Amino acid sequence: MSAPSSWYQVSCPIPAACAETVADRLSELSGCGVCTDNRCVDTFSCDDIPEQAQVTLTAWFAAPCDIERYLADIALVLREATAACPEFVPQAPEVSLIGDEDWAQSWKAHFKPLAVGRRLSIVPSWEELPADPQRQQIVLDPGMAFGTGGHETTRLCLECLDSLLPEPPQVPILDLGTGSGILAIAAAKLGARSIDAVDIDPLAVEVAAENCRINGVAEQVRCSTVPLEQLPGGYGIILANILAEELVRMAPDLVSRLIPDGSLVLSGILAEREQFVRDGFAPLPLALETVLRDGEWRCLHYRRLP
Ligand SMILES: C[S@@+](CC[C@H](N)C(=O)[O-])C[C@H]1O[C@@H](n2cnc3c(N)ncnc32)[C@H](O)[C@@H]1O
Repeated sequence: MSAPSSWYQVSCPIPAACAETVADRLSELSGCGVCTDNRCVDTFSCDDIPEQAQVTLTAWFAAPCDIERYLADIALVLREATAACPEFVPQAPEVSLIGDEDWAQSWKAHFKPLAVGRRLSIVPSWEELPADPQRQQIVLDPGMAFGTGGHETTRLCLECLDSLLPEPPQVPILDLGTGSGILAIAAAKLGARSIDAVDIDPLAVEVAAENCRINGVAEQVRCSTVPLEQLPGGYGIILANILAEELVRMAPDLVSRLIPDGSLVLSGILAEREQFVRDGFAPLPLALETVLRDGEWRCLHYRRLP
């Protein structure tokens, strides 16, 4: 069966208190997925996600279908929700028909070629950029994985990496939380010969592996879901653009995998979480070399003491 090329998008406001139950019911009806929005999740700190009294649930239904029948079922689900949330007055959902080309085009419109640091350019796989002898091109299709280079946290890592690799390093590099593979690919393009690119998300690992292949660096980069605790260590550079809480949780494991004088680059840190991360790494044998800043984001570069 071929994949649908258009969907009905149905959105309805719901009290947060009954959102989970209603989302489960919509999910059963839709079969295509449900999303809870209204919450600011473009952040690396759970503390920043504001609690809200009301959220918007959006469900998708593959077209063509009997959308009127689905809307009647949804009305029933919403009426049932008033039993648990008596103050809730159900409203008619908003319905729109969207095509897959709308999806693709709308986010592709935001991903444009980008120069980063002194020696790198990031180029979407559907664009062409004339070759620049000063810059290595990273060709990317991030798919569903994080990492177009557009986010400050990625750019700060790339800039730091650029400054750390004036010459090709002799020791391996670890890209922990590789997402689209962007940092691992950059390291390879800047001359690194051995890079472990790992992610807990198997889909991200697939995307990263494909991006490595497109960029001709598949031989240098090993993409996997191997957890940090099982990696052998001996890294000259570790790059980790992950949540502040997760960085602190992994601090001892990260540092034990660095060689003496090796560099630890921590990104994904909101300014207000910088001290939390610094406190978490303070007991470990590290010297803080640089704090890179971009807007509300911070990237910490530590060096491992002997
Ligand atoms: C913010 S993205 C960074 C992607 C890319 N490295 C970049 O800089 O743009 C964080 C990635 O880390 C992964 N991740 C989160 N916790 C992890 C962990 N404990 N070990 C490995 N990967 C993890 C997520 O699945 C996600 O792909």
